[in-house]
Amino acid sequence: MGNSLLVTDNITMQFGGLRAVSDLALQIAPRQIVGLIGPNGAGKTTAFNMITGVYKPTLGKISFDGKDITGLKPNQITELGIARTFQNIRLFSSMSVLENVLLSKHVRLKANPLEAILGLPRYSKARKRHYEECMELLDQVQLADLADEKATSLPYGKQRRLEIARALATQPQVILLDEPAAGMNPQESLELMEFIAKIREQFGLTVLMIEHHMEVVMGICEHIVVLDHGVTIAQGTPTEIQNNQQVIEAYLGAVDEIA
Ligand SMILES: Nc1ncnc2c1ncn2[C@@H]1O[C@H](COP(=O)(O)OP(=O)(O)OP(=O)(O)O)[C@@H](O)[C@H]1O
Repeated sequence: MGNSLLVTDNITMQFGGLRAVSDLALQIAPRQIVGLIGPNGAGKTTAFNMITGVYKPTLGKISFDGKDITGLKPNQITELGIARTFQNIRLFSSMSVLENVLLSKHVRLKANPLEAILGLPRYSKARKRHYEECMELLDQVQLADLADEKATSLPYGKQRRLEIARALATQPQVILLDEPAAGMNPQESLELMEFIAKIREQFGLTVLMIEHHMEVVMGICEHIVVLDHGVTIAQGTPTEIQNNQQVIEAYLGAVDEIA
């Protein structure tokens, strides 16, 4: 636990009579890629919602970089360095690719409102720097040539990449990806895996991802956590998970589905 960047210390989320997540204990090391899997309704998104401050856990504690972040607001958690993407792409449809990234980057714009209203030089300078940083980010994720295109006119795979770029614009240490390969064909999934591996290196990121595509999870995650009805039924390496009888029975159904 000493070397962990993100720790959930037995977090539980109770919705009325439903215990959506029970005693989830994650210990994620810096730069690790961890997969959170399980059947529909297992509690994966609820876990993300607790980590990102959408819900306060009913029980348990969340620490990030040694600090207790339990119960902080989503914007405070983003500012501390945890970003996320969503299951359904949430881009601003009327805005360009660049504008979508600029909007996320705003979290890091250090200027007081008066400077902004008056358009004082310090604010203009900060805005210019932000513009340059966003263009550089788009270049790093190979979307720079599409900067002025309408975000929603991009092919699906690139919209997903833009979503990740928006999360990266907040300069996170940890990124939570909610089903990044949803709706992708095998070729797009492969490219996504390469992309995630690349940004982990480039940005020194720690990644926690929910994913149903087993080839993506098994191909990229170093550690996998399996939830079923809110309960953690297994944790381990891809090989350990693939060979875990309880996982096979509860979730995967048949061994050849994950081969
Ligand atoms: N705000 C809420 N109020 C009440 N119940 C909720 C709420 N959010 C989630 N749930 C319930 O908690 C359980 C876990 O849901 P959750 O969305 O976390 O599962 P999941 O593993 O992400 O599923 P999926 O793979 O389908 O996205 C479900 O039974 C869901 O209906």
